Amino acid sequence: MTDPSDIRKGLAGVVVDYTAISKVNPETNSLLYRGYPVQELAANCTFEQVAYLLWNGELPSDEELAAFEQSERSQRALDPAVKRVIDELPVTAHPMDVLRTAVSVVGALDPSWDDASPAGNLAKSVTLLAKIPAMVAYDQRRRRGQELVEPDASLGFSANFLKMTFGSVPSDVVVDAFDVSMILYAEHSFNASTFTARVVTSTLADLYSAVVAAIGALKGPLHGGANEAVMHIFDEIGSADRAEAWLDEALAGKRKIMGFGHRVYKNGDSRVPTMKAALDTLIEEYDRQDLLDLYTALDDAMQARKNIKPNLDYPSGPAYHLMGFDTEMFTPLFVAARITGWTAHIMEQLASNALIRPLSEYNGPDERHLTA
Ligand SMILES: CC(=O)SCCNC(=O)CCNC(=O)[C@H](O)C(C)(C)COP(=O)(O)OP(=O)(O)OC[C@H]1O[C@@H](n2cnc3c(N)ncnc32)[C@H](O)[C@@H]1OP(=O)(O)O
Ligand SMILES: O=C([O-])CC(=O)C(=O)O
Repeated sequence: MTDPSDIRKGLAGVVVDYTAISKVNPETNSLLYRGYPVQELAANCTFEQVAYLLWNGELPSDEELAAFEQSERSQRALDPAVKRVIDELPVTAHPMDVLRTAVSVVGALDPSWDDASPAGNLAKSVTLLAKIPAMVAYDQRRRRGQELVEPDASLGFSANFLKMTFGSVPSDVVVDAFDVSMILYAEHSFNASTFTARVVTSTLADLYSAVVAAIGALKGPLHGGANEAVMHIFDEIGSADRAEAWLDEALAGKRKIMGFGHRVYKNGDSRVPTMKAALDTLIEEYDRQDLLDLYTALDDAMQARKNIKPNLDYPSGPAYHLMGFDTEMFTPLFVAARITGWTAHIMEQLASNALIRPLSEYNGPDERHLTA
C-alpha cells in the first residue's frame, strides 16, 4: 500500500526528466530558452530566430536564418486537401477542433510521416510552423464569410500571419506586439500540453500524433484555453467599476478566475511584464483606456482578495482582442507559437527515450468473482 503522502496528484512538484530546452525558475521569476532570458529574446529577436534557437540550441547566423526563413516562407500555403476538410466543418466548431483536425490531415498526407530521424522531425516541425498560420487565418476568415488570403513570402512570420487573417499588414506596433506574444508563448518546459506530446512520443508514435494530442491538451481552460476565457470574463464584467463586485460573486461561487494562478510560478509569471508592456502599446494604438482600466481593476481586486498573480494568458487575451482576433481564435494563436516548443521536446524525448508509464494505487472494489 502506497503511503497517501507519496501520491502526487497532478504530478505536482515531481521532476520526471531532464530538459535542455528551457528553464522555468519560480524563485528568480525567470524563464530561459536555451540559456537566454526570454525578455532579452523578445526585445532583440524575431519569432523565427527564437524558433531556430529552440530547435537547434543556438541562435542562427545570418546565412542560417536566411535559409530557415526561405524554407518557412515557401511552405505557408494552405494545402487544397486541408482547405477542403476545413470547409466541411461547421463554423460553429471550436477553432481548436478545426486546427486539431487540420494538423491531423497534414500528418495523414505526409508520405514521410514515419521518418523520425532528427532531420525528418525537424523538417516536419518547420512545415507545421509554416502551415498553422494559414489554417488559423483561414478559419477566422471563413467564419466571417471572407475568402482565403494567399501567403506573402516577402513578409516575416508575424506580418504574414496578420495579413492572411485581416487582408493587410497592420501597423508596426501591432506586428511587434504579435511577434512578442509568439516568442513568449513558444516554450515553457514540462507544461501539460508539452508533457502530453512527450508521453505520446515516448510510445514511438509519430510527431503529428504527438502534436495533435498536445493541441487537445492545450484546449482546456486550465491551460491554453485560459486566454480566450479571460476575454469571456472581461465581456461578462463589462466595465472597470463592476470588477470588484463581479469578483466577489465569482469567488463566492468557487469559480476559478481565468488568467490567474500557475502551477510553477507562485509569485508571478516571468512573461507577464513583457506581454503587459506589449498590451500597453496596443491600448495606446487603439485608444482603449477603458479596457486597460478593466484589466487593472480585476487584477487589483484579485490581489486584494486572493493575492494570486496573473499568468501570460491575462495580458495576451485582451491583446489579441485589440488586434481584431475573434475570442475563440486566441488558443489557436497559442498553438501557432507553442508548435516550436512541442516539437523541440518531441525531438529531445526521442533522443533519450524511455516509455512514460507511471504507477497508480488501486482503490476500487476488492477482488470478486462472477457467480455462476
Ligand atoms: C499559459 C498557461 O497555461 S498558464 C495557466 C492558465 N490557466 C488559468 O489561468 C486557469 C486559472 N488558474 C487555475 O486554475 C490554477 O491557478 C492553475 C490550474 C493554473 C494552477 O493550479 P494549481 O497549481 O493546481 O493550483 P491550485 O489549484 O492547487 O491552487 C491553489 C489554491 O489557489 C486557488 N486558485 C489558484 N488559481 C486560482 C484562480 N485562478 N482563481 C481562483 N482561485 C485560484 C485554488 O482554488 C487553491 O485554493 P485552495 O487551496 O483554497 O483550494
Ligand atoms: O507551464 C505551465 O504549466 C503552463 C504555462 O504557463 C505554459 O505552458 O506556458
